[in-house]
Amino acid sequence: KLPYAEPFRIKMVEEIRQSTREEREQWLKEANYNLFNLKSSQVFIDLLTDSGTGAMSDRQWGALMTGDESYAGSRSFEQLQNTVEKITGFKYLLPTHQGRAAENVLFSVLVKEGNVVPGNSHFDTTKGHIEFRKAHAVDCTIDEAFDINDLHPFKGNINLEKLEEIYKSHPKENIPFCLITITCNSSGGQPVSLENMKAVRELSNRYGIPVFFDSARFAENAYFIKKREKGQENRSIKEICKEIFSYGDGMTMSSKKDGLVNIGGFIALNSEETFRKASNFTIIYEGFITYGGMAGRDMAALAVGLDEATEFAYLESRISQVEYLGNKLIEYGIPVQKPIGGHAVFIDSLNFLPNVSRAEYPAQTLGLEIYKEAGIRTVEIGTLLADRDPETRENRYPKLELVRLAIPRRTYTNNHMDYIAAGIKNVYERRDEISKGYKITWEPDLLRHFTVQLEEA
Ligand SMILES: CC1=C(O)/C(=C\N=C(/C)C(=O)O)C(COP(=O)(O)O)=CN1
Repeated sequence: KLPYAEPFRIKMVEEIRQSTREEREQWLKEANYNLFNLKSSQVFIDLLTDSGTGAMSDRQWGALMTGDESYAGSRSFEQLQNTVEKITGFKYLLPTHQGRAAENVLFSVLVKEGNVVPGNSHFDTTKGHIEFRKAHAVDCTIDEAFDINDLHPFKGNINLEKLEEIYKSHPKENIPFCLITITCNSSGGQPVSLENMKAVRELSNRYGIPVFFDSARFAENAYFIKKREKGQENRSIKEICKEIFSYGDGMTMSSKKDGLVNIGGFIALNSEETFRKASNFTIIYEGFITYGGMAGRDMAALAVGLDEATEFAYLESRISQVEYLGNKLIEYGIPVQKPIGGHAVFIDSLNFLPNVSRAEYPAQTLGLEIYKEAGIRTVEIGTLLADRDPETRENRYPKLELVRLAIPRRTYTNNHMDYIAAGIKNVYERRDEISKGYKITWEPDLLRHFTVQLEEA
């Protein structure tokens, strides 16, 4: 048996440059200690997000050259529509400029004030588009998801008792749909099992509630099903994807993840009535229904990307690289969420920096230390992101205070992974010296983590 190796070779490279620790300390000061304010030239390895940051293939670049920019009836739209139907089985397609735009269009049709939308852990923009409509996102994820050492193979699963409790305590008119996020980004890039999806579908059918997928990382979820769920090991990724979507009435998609493109999103569904209503909002918010805020060339590249992303060899190399980094950090004794997620490694900063008080944002403190040490940009998934309680305006301290290392697709080599692990190990070895965190000097009312300004406590 031979080890896996990338099913591609590199034909183009983009220079990245190192800097000095002094430069980085100065740049952080200028950035008000908010990593979103750094320029890309100030970052050596960028793990801020896997969203839209991956590499396209030569076939995708080729498709860009043949994009059909017709305002209506574009050939590129048809190519995309055929590919989406082949992979998901959904008949109707509405392109949008990215995932949150798909949420905006679909939720404009389905989500009303006072509604309840249960599911596993909703992503921030998804929750934002629900709460913006004065509805409530209810997290019904299994409890194991919040224990970073629990090795449950499908921590994205929905707790059926919690879900049925919601179905029993609200009239079905008040529950527009149940939303299954695959993989579940907010709980660590964890997958949902086919068995759980099937059970959610059957329970939802009993109560007459539709089921939708937030499908940003659906191909990675299919890979985990193939690798971890009994009876699935001999099925192709595409077969597993078809079964996944057979349990839903429709999907939203951020193509910037498992679409392998730098911009784009879409809605796909089976209900002609919902499609007609969503078409109106697409025209208002995104563009005519055969381009929806995407250029024809981007739809052409996306059609190729979806095909490439649902191939086992690509997924094996992508997810094995994330596991490689995660296992190296575990080897160094660094507390990370297990099992390792599909698109990112999540560091438990409460265990990493026990001397930093929660009021001084330990995850942000760790992210800043990693950048100072090695020029690596990460993102805080903790108190800053959790924001303040709308009534009391007090900080909401989440169970997990994480630093996410999101790995872009087909972008870095395992030498970069070794470098990342070594940089974090250096910080870990001097963790006892880190006892001061940061305090906020300015913050906006909404989604503060993007623009918050901090200073050393
Ligand atoms: C599960 C999920 C996401 O992870 C997501 C965006 N995620 C980002 C930007 C991330 O850094 O994880 C979005 C929004 O997609 P968008 O960034 O608007 O294309 C929807 N669902």
